[in-house]
Amino acid sequence: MTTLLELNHISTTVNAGTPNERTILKDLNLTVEQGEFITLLGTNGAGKSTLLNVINGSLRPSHGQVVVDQHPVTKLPEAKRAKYIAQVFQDPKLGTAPRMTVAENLLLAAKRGQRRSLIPRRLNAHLDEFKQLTSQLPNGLSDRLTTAAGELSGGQRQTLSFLMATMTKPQLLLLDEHTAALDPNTSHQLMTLTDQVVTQQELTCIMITHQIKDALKYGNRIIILNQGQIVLDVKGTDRSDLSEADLLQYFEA
Ligand SMILES: Nc1ncnc2c1ncn2[C@@H]1O[C@H](COP(=O)(O)OP(=O)(O)OP(=O)(O)O)[C@@H](O)[C@H]1O
Repeated sequence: MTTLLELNHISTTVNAGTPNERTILKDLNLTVEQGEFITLLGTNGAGKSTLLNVINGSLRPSHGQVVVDQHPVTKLPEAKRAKYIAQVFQDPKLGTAPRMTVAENLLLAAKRGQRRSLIPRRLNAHLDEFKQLTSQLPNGLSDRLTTAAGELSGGQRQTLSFLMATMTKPQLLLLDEHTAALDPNTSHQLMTLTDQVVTQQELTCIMITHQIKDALKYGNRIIILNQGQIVLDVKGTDRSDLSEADLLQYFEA
């Protein structure tokens, strides 16, 4: 087993020194091995998104260290961590450029880290490849390659965000309730696609969900966060033995 992510003694305090000072994550430690697909549960306000923000670099922890693939990244800004980490958010509007077409968005994602001036000339060369890439996907995305991303339905746009996040095989994929804003059918389709991609490409993934059924059905490790601390962390046979009732106990008042 190779360790991909280490969080060592992470604490995050917001509004420090004011009457609204509040510690969200409290001396949190977590080690994630390569290929783990973690489903992350917890009540509203438990600190799940804050945890992903500390990992993706949009929030600097007050204490502690973040290590990705043996690189200490605690002080590395979000843009530089994009080399290792991709994220899909709950809001379909995040993660895609609304005025660019689907194909242009895909090209941007495919060329992550390269000079943007190279992009327009090469777009046509990639159209067939993008058609093929999207042909198996739900929501008819392959017929919308020349449509501006801002004109897509929420489900199409979220499928595009997911594809953009995964097409260059990130070392770590973060999913923050990425199917929560979609209708039940579209949400199920994107969840099925997520499971296929993460499993087949053996991606390391942390997925926040409020759906206990999904937390049990997908992934190979379950973590529950409560008031900024990990209160359950199970994998292997212990995880297989868990029932919905076992997990629900953590949500009782
Ligand atoms: N920058 C901030 N300033 C002040 N409070 C914050 C900040 N960021 C988060 N919080 C608070 O910290 C707590 C944890 O927020 P977070 O979004 O991480 O929770 P969550 O577990 O993702 O919740 P949800 O399930 O509702 O999305 C919440 O009470 C939130 O209001």
